[in-house]
Amino acid sequence: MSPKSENKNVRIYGAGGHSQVIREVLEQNGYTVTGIFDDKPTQTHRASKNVTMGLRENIEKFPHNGDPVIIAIGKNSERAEIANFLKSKFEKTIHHSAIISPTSKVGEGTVVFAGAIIQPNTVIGKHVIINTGASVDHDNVIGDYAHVSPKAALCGHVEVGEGSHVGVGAVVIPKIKIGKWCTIGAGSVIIADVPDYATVVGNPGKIIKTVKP
Ligand SMILES: CC(=O)SCCNC(=O)CCNC(=O)[C@H](O)C(C)(C)COP(=O)(O)OP(=O)(O)OC[C@H]1O[C@@H](n2cnc3c(N)ncnc32)[C@H](O)[C@@H]1OP(=O)(O)O
Repeated sequence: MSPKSENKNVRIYGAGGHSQVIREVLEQNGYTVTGIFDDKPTQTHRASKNVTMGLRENIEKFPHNGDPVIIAIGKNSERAEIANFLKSKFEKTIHHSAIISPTSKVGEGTVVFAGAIIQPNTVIGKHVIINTGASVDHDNVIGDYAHVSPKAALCGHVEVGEGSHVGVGAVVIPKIKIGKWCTIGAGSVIIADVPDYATVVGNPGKIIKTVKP
């Protein structure tokens, strides 16, 4: 699948490390970045220079109309908060090396990075991150604001709830249901369903805490 799109403008909300990856994918796909916003630009990261204050606390002043936006914030809860604040249109972007089945769907605001694979009949929600080299197999359902980290592997018929973070290199066996706003630790092996808000680590994965926001 080629996501190439010519002569389109886009704005980015977020100006850190994740933002620079998104910017590269957008530019490779032929987009022009017309603005970068951040609530607290650090000015220390190179992606954090020459940005406009995001004004998340002043909804009236933000230029909601105009070019569509991609939210480039890695923290799932913050990405959700900004998505609810913005009245703008959202763009999605897919690296040219990602492989996405034509029978799968990718929601608005979602980013799919280099080398990721999304197999048939999978539904990816809004403002999701499918990170570098992640493998999301057939018949998965990935909720809004989730993040599947680099090299994580989700087998067939896996569900990942809204806002959940699957850590780098984690493995999830078939038909597992991960609840909402969960954290799956780096390298964990998930062989049982995970309840909402749980943090699970290890092989086999064990719950170490449950934090309801
Ligand atoms: C491009 C990018 O960078 S994408 C970013 C992707 N990011 C990630 O994948 C990060 C994933 N995060 C982790 O794995 C973290 O360790 C978390 C979120 C699971 C836990 O973090 P915290 O809540 O701060 O827990 P903390 O570090 O205090 O550890 C608690 C216990 O769990 C253990 N633990 C933490 N993470 C793991 C892990 N991944 N696997 C096994 N055990 C772990 C710790 O050793 C500790 O054990 P102890 O109590 O016996 O000493």
